[in-house]
Amino acid sequence: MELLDGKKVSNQIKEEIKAEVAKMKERGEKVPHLAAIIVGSDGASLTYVGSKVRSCERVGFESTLIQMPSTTSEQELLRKIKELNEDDNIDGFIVQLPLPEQIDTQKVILAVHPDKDVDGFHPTNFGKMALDMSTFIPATPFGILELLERYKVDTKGKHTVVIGRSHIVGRPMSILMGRKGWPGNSTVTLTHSHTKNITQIISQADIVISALGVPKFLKAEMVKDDAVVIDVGITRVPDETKEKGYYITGDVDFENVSKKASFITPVPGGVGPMTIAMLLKNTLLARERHRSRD
Ligand SMILES: Nc1nc(=O)c2c([nH]1)NC[C@@H]1CN(c3ccc(C(=O)N[C@@H](CCC(=O)O)C(=O)O)cc3)C=[N+]21
Repeated sequence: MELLDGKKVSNQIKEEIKAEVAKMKERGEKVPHLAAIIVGSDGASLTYVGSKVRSCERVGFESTLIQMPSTTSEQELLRKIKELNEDDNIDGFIVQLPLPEQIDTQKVILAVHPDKDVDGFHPTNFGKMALDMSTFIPATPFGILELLERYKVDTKGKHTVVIGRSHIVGRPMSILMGRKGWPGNSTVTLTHSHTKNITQIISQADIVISALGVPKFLKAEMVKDDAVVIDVGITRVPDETKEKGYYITGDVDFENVSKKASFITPVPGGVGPMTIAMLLKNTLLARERHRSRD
């Protein structure tokens, strides 16, 4: 078994980005500027956004964190988005999900200008991704592709089973794994809550990508020998014996599945840190494109 070490690879990517930013500075160019909007004060969301901002500092990006109360109206949020769309100092921004229930997430995603949509959630960018056009690829799927590439995992002709059809992970992942090229050229099955015989389908997978959010859903008995296992699930389980009052667990029963897998991502330290690294990569790309438009 080889560990797909997202912590290590994400640090390498950050070092590469940092070197790129240093060159931009030497040339007297502006450095990338990422903004993040967070509505409300959900614990996990605050942690993620906090580590995005810290990562920006580490690579030499400018960053702006915009915190809005959980009572923010849809109109107020849309106004803020318009402001960021028009702010020439901001290269890219994200609106952290999930949003409070009074806000229509679809309207928010549509409001972000595609050129600044470093999450890659806007339909224009999602469509470009599906059509193999150059665009921002959503950070989590992008991070998974990057891991497969850096560890030289063969995906050609393999059966990839994706579990979960969310718009930010499962759906884009299923498209990306079936695209021409590498990583890609897989035969993809997208499974979800209405899939019949899901265990049978998973048992036929050469590559399993689980983005379900059910702790320890994937058991050793369910996977083929030497399968590649990607765990996207991150669940906080309350535990008073832990310093933070919780521990983090993935969709995969790592202890047992790792004995059978050829490659596997841990949680924490797998896909999560890669998501942040690829958001930075998209922001760097946003700056380069912004510069060429000026
Ligand atoms: N607009 C938007 N874009 C996102 O990309 C986005 C989002 N909303 N909402 C939530 C999800 C989730 N997400 C994670 C990022 C980093 C870790 C991460 O660094 N995880 C650490 C553990 C961190 C912890 O929970 O303490 C790890 O797996 O090792 C996890 C999850 C980005 N998301």
